[in-house]
Amino acid sequence: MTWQPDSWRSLPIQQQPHYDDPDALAQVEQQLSAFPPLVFAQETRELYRQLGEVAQGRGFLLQGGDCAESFSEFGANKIRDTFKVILQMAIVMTYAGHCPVTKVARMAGQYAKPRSSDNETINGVTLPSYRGDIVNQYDFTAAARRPDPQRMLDAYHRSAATMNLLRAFAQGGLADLHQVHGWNMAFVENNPLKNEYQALADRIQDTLAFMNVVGINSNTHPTLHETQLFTSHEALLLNYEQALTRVDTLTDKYYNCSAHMLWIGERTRQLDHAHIEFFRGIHNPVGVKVGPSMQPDELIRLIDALNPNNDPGRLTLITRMGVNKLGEALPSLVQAVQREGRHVVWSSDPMHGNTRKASSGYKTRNFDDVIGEIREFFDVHRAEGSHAGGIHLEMTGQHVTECTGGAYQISEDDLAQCYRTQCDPRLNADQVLEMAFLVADHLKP
Ligand SMILES: O=C[C@H](O)[C@H](O)COP(=O)(O)O
Ligand SMILES: C=C(OP(=O)(O)O)C(=O)O
Ligand SMILES: [Mn+2]
Repeated sequence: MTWQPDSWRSLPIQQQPHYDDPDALAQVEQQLSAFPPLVFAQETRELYRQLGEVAQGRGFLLQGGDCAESFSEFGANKIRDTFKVILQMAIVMTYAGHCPVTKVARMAGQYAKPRSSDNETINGVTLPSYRGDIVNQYDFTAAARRPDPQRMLDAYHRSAATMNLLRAFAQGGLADLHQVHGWNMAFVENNPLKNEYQALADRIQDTLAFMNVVGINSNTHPTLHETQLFTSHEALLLNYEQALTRVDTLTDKYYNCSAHMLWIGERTRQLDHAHIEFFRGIHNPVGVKVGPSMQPDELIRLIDALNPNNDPGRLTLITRMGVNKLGEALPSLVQAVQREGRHVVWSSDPMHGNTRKASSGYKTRNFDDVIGEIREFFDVHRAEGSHAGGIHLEMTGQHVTECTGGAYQISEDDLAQCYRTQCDPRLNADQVLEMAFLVADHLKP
């Protein structure tokens, strides 16, 4: 089948909303197709290059952000806090791993959600499930849950404003290496497990002091004053993604300009369905979630479909198996990829296989399960002689109480204090920094 931006439309597709007014939908798609791209293809190629290095064992990918960005919580502080914490993690990981860390935010477009069930029933009332703010509203009323195509325009504008602020933060001084390290020192100082993290923070401190003495600081080296942060989201709602897909005039190739990197979720990666078809024609680096049911031969066929030229950097496999399943499911997949000589980035999403319901009814994840899956991931790759290339987290820079555990020992009873997510539970600022310090041990060359 010849690929076109709309060739996915003739194939089966999962997890899409049902819009009751096709004309209104078409009109929105038309409008979006005329809007400026949110990213420039050249930037996307730089991310591709960096991921190529990761695939070949010379870098690490740090990807994270909300499960679902929210219109109602949209604002500068929230964007700033997540930006800061990603940078804080990256310094620790760069130092520990002696390798560059490519930073990719789940931000500026992470608005569409696949759901386990099409409907939700509360007190005998059944309504369509919430599918992310780009589709419908979280409130449990019939009007709010009706999919409204106009929300795609809202999502575009919010993504553009988020992108704008991220670029300003990255270039405008907020990312200064010394400042980011200062935040880490404050994190360690206040942490109940201070003794465990102090030594690493002190070593980074000494290195920065030494660099300063020999004349390497943000005044003499302006690059220490800036950073590069790429954007990503699950490209689930293909009407939106197609409308943002454009021919790059420098290369004459199609790029999805809604974000630098896009991924396909675990629920929509069927080989003969629409999402694989759409992804095969865009030239961005792409990811696919890989759950515990994936079989080695299926994985190779998926790689054939998405990366037929075996280009390092094109494809990131994001495993999300669960702490109790990864040890059994991952080795044969890694072995198949090695046997076939395929270049991929292996990244670990330790969140989606470890979701459970707390006795209070909240969806939660336990910090020890999350760190446990990451450790297993590193162990399997070490045993197979393969590069554990990245982590993919649901996280926020804010002080929410959605995941249990961590140094502050959030309990199931604490969850109600500040449970703000509209979909899955996120690690909070302290939990996620603790994770960076713990992962650091595994990154040592
Ligand atoms: O983010 C991932 C999925 O959308 C989420 O895990 C689905 O959650 P559900 O099981 O509540 O539908
Ligand atoms: C939907 C998600 O994950 P998965 O497809 O792995 O369930 C997600 O990353 O929010
Ligand atoms: Mn999620």
